[in-house]
Amino acid sequence: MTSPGTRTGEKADDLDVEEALALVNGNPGPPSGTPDGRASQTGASSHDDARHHRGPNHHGATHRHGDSRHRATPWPEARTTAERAARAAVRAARRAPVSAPLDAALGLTLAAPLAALTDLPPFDTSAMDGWAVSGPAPWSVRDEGVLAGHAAPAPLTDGEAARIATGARIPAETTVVVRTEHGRTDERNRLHPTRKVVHGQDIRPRGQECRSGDQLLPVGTLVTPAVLGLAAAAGYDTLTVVPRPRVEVLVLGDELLTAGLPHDGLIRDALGPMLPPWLRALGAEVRTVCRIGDDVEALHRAVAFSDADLVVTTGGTAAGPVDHVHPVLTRIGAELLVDGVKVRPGHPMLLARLKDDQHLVGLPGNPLAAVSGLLTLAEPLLRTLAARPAPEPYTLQLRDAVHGHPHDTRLVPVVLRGDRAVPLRYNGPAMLRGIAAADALAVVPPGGARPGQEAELLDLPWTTGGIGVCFT
Ligand SMILES: Nc1nc2c(c(=O)[nH]1)N[C@H]1C(S)=C(S)[C@@H](COP(=O)(O)OP(=O)(O)OC[C@H]3O[C@@H](n4cnc5c(N)ncnc54)[C@H](O)[C@@H]3O)O[C@H]1N2
Ligand code: MOO
Repeated sequence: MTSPGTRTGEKADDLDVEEALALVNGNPGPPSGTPDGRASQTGASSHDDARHHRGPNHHGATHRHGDSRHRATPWPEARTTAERAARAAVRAARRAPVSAPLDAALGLTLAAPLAALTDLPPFDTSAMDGWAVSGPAPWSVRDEGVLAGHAAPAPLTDGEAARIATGARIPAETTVVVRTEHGRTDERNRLHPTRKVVHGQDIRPRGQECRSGDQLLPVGTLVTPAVLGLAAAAGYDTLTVVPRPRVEVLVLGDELLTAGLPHDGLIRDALGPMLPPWLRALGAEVRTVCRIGDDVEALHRAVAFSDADLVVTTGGTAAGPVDHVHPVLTRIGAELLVDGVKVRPGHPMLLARLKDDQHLVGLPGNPLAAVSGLLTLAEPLLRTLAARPAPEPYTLQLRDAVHGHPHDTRLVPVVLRGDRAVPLRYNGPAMLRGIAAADALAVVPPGGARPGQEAELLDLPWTTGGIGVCFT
């Protein structure tokens, strides 16, 4: 049987935004396999290994560590798995599109085409400040001018001119608009052109840009500031959009301080402040950030009773005495879709399905490892739930050699200089100094990269979206 994410004769990855939206809208689109909404298997044996249910005997620390190396999913496949898991969740949940006021729609995806509600321009309008005139020159200038925002002016008669402002309605019988700088009036208040006059000049005819009902933008368009402007011009007060996936962040660790300087073995929580805006930039609505220390019961309650689309935990993914994420997932019967990824930093990251339409991403506690987990698992998942288009993959040459891991992919902070990516220092799993200065993360294949070698780059949302845009 074909699983939902893998369609016969077609790569599951080829599902596009429109199709994802069809799912959001409740239209299942082309036949998609199993009706139960379960996340698909990738077909790769390592992934098959990763998704088996962990029995209660498999969460002993020693045993788990031995296992997880074996089960670790290759980095590209982990991303695909996250995307497919989200597609299955969309199929299962059929989240209804919502109507959002324009000022709340930025960064969301259109769930209905944007069709013009009016002609644009809605009436014949002057493109310039000057005179509306009728017939051949000279013209006698009417006392009363025409300003923008006023009701229809009286029609012109042949040989008549009226002062007109840019954006004002064109009087009936106007043949051209003469710009202020292209006309002069004589002592009898007659207007003479100082340039050749071309019929229809500087008149924007009604419907020049669109007619009422014309499709301006398709389903799946990301709502940018320009889209908001167009929607307003076209008569919209609200937009029909895909709702943001709801996310809860659970920050684990008794050693974390929320203010002041580190002391007595305690350190500042770097992830509590970093993750919510980053998740928002990835399309999420962050409902809560909850610090629950190393209390396994509190973690169990928080995960078991969450109604978020995605629960993100930080820390507790490894095999230490207070690493509670695996045991809690086992206890609630979650299904591990990804249990460790062949990537550095961040290899203990995990993705679990809690319910058909609810997932958990476990980010490792080391801060750069958490960033790696965010971009590897949370980004494709949230992007798909939010029906955002996948970014076009791109590569740049690395200026310097990058030391590789023998078997795993590395994600290395880089700055972009001209057409090359410059790897940054301070890229250790516990360090944020490199990423805080970075434009992107370079994907360095197992074995490393030579100077001049092309590397895939993962943009950071603020370098492409602009800081004010991407966090709203
Ligand atoms: N025996 C092994 N130990 C570890 C392995 C391993 O393979 N075998 N993997 C290491 C790797 S790699 C990582 S990454 C970490 C992942 O650990 P956890 O996800 O269990 O995270 P914690 O143990 O809770 O914390 C690790 C580290 O990060 C600091 N931390 C945690 N939360 C925060 C936060 N919100 N802000 C700042 N720093 C945080 C925490 O204090 C620890 O220093 O496991 C390795 N161990
Ligand atoms: O995954 Mo860990 O990040 O190598 O420290």
